[in-house]
Amino acid sequence: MSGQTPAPTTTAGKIADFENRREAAAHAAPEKSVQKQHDRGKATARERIEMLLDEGSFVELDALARHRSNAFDLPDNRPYGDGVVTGYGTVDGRPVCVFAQDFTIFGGSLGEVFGEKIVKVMDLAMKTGVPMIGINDSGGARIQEGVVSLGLYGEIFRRNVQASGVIPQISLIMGPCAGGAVYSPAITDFTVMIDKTSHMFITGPDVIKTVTGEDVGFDELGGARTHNSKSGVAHAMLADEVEGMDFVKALLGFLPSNNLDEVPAFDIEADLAVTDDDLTLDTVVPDSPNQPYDMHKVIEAVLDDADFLEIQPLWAPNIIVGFGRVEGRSVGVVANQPMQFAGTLDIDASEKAARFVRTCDAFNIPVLTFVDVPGFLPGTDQEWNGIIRRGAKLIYAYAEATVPLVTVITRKAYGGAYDVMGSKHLGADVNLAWPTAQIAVMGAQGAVNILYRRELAKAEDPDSMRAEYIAEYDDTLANPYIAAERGYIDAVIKPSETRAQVTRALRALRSKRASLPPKKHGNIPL
Ligand SMILES: CC(=O)SCCNC(=O)CCNC(=O)[C@H](O)C(C)(C)COP(=O)(O)OP(=O)(O)OC[C@H]1O[C@@H](n2cnc3c(N)ncnc32)[C@H](O)[C@@H]1OP(=O)(O)O
Repeated sequence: MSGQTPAPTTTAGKIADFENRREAAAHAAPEKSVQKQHDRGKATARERIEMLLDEGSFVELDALARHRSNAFDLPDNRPYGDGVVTGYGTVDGRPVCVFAQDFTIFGGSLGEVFGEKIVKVMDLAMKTGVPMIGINDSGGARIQEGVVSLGLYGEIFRRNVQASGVIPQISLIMGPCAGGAVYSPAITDFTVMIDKTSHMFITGPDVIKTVTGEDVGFDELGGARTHNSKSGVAHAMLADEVEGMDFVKALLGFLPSNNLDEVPAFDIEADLAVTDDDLTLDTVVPDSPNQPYDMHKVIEAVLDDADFLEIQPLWAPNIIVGFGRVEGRSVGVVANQPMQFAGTLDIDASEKAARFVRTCDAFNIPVLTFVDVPGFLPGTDQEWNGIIRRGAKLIYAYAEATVPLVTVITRKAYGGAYDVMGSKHLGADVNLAWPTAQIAVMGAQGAVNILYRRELAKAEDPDSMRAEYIAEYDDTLANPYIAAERGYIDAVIKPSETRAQVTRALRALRSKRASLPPKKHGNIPL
């Protein structure tokens, strides 16, 4: 009887029927939609999950779920999976949960069952304490399912908020992500976009044209470059989907699985003898205080293998944030960048660094701060857009952080910005300064012009008088020693000793325990 289809009521028949269904679920999308997806340089949901997870590790959930909507023509089209693939697997051997919206089915639009599947896998990630990775590629709320779709978005947002600070949440934007749908990625810890193929916006180009008359294309409005350089919505822009997945894998390598878990660590002991790379730091600060240098050189000299995963490199580049390792353990780095706006703090830089410090604190990753800051950026634009309340976020973030905080002042630490940038006064544990540090209310030039305005106006040779006063100011105030006398700086160190001293400090702080006074939650200025 071989070759005949087994009767449906027999065990063999039931298994054959199941296999047919499973096959149908794996190929639920019309071939032409898959082709269209590929033609746009986009992979399908399943291909993306394969790219992200360790080979063979993916376990799918709800592959046979189907919508139950009677609206419009939906009853005639009930593909298995309902347009989203969900489940769990591993990345570099560590468990994660994942969903991937499938644009090839209903344009990846979110209906009731689609939303329920995402909610279910998010709940699993929370229960098991593993990172949640969402791959977004969707036309938004499924129009035919109306308010039910909106309800499910709300359920997802609430879970994003409750999971915030408990498990890492990472959003990959790999196609459209429009309207209210953008707010799930916005609440997650990291949003990664792909150049040219991903878009995020609240209202699209057509609506904008109708309402404001502005002409703007998809890419200019909400493409990867826009959100990585102008809005600060995204944290990374990658050239293609493979690079996007590689970025997420690298990022996961720095993060614990949840807020109670150990941060991943390689068991190595650093050799603290001064190396040639360390010695390069002795010449990195130029003699002239107005001359910039690249703070990346300092960061890379201190991190293991000079390996630095920069976050938001294109937005607010006057501050640098990102992850690296010191002696095999994750650290979050925050650093002023003298090459951009002289390293001043502005609204964007404050918000970028504040968010990053809070991310590190939530996940028990020590923060290593490098300071070269001449102050806040002056201007009506800054004042009227709220540098006061928005700059305050960075103070708040440092002051509430209970993770180990190590700060190195390389050059300028002027005015209020000195306090902000991980100072002892906000709660930093170990504060170091190079001999080139100038910890003062302001730079010598500005100070002398204010303090000696009258004398300079009357002087026969104001330039030489100014030079004398500047030298006096530098000797008495613009150095690290006044702060060191008071213990605001724990040690003045040679630049070439930085790696060794930072390593020792972080070793000592591994057992740090600190907690905030009990409260419902703080009230960070927003
Ligand atoms: C809370 C919120 O999310 S509010 C936002 C609601 N969503 C929207 O306003 C966006 C609506 N969709 C669109 O504007 C477009 O589909 C885009 C820009 C996302 C993508 O455009 P294209 O790449 O040209 O794809 P296209 O429009 O052909 O969509 C592919 C399929 O998905 C369907 N689709 C797309 N979005 C939706 C949606 N929101 N609801 C239901 N079906 C949708 C399309 O009807 C189309 O179906 P078909 O293949 O059977 O014709």
